[in-house]
Amino acid sequence: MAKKRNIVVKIGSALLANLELLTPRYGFLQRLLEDVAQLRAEGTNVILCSSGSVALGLRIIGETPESAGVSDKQAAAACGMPLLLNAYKQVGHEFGFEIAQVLLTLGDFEDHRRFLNTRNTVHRLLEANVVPIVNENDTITTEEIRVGDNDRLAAKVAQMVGADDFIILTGVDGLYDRNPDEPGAQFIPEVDDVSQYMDATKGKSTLGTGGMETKLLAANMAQEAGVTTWIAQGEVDHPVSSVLAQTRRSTKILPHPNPLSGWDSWIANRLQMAGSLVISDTLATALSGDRPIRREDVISMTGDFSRGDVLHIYDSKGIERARGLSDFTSEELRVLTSNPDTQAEKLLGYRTKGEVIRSANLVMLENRHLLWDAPEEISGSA
Ligand SMILES: Nc1ncnc2c1ncn2[C@@H]1O[C@H](COP(=O)(O)OP(=O)(O)O)[C@@H](O)[C@H]1O
Ligand SMILES: N[C@@H](CCC(=O)OP(=O)(O)O)C(=O)O
Repeated sequence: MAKKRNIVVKIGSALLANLELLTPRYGFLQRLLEDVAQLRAEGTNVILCSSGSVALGLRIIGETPESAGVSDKQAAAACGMPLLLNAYKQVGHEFGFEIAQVLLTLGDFEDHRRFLNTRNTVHRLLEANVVPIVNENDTITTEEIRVGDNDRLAAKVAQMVGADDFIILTGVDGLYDRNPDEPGAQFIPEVDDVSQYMDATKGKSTLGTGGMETKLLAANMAQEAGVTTWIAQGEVDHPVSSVLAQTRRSTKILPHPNPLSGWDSWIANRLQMAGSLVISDTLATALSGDRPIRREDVISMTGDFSRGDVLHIYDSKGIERARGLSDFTSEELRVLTSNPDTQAEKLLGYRTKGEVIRSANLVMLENRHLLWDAPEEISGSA
């Protein structure tokens, strides 16, 4: 049987919540879910990643988008989530389908066991013909364990399910070369290298969280996983299918021609950094996915990491070259690198080849991958 087309649709807060009343915008939901029903009838799996819980809960806790602080937003999310899902449920039933709530946090993507478990659940929902509605579990997430915006959360979902298309519906019709409120802003119909536009994306709407910046970061993750991203205005009839049919204006962000495998994509497309290594420039130049990083290659390291955490690999100038999964804890690696002449087995008490990152767990960063700035200890010492 042919594989069904999978699409992930991300919906921004301003489309779901009325800015003045902070109530659900049923007219928008009706247009969206009518379109979703049609796409489903044509054989497409649709996963929605919906914002709106904070905006819809603000009134209940007596706050406004302008006045709310972090704990207000966490409380507002708890109040708004049932309203948001109830609105989806009601309208979904009008169009003959069931919806399900999937609340995630950063660890559900970054911990591989939890990643697989979440993916299984989403696939099971699709198998049961239910539309998953994903959002971040804002109420319980603190700064260290949150994704922080639904653009990147949705990109992680797109990567997780191997989506064909990732559609970001928002209040503007796509990417401009500067904030569209500025005079002379030019529309960008197609993007290959998102790094060219990162400086042009400051500012966001009153209800929005990440603005265009997080949309481009999200699109970059999708590119690496071979997913096409579309950024489009949501306020139209058939908001999703008209983008896919290209019958209206939107910004298309092209997938990488050689996308990473699922495993490599999980390693490379991180949101959190466990630690980093600096390797010699000679090795950095020769580094390829076929060669492991050994203890003797490590010049310095930062961070407290565990076995299985992903590390960022920098050269001595602080340029990120690769990412890889560590076979040692930071404590073990410190012992190994400070005693280079003593056998690893003697130092650690178990047999090991001394490979810090095995070649199968090392991903070279392609030219168009957005790089991470080196931590100060590295960039400062270069
Ligand atoms: N270069 C740009 N192109 C388009 N929009 C931009 C750009 N820079 C900033 N923006 C702002 O980003 C907003 C979309 O982000 P945001 O408000 O967070 O939406 P959402 O709530 O849908 O995630 C636009 O309404 C616009 O004001
Ligand atoms: N998780 C939050 C939304 C966070 C977010 O990214 O908002 P937006 O920029 O409007 O997509 C909520 O449900 O309100």
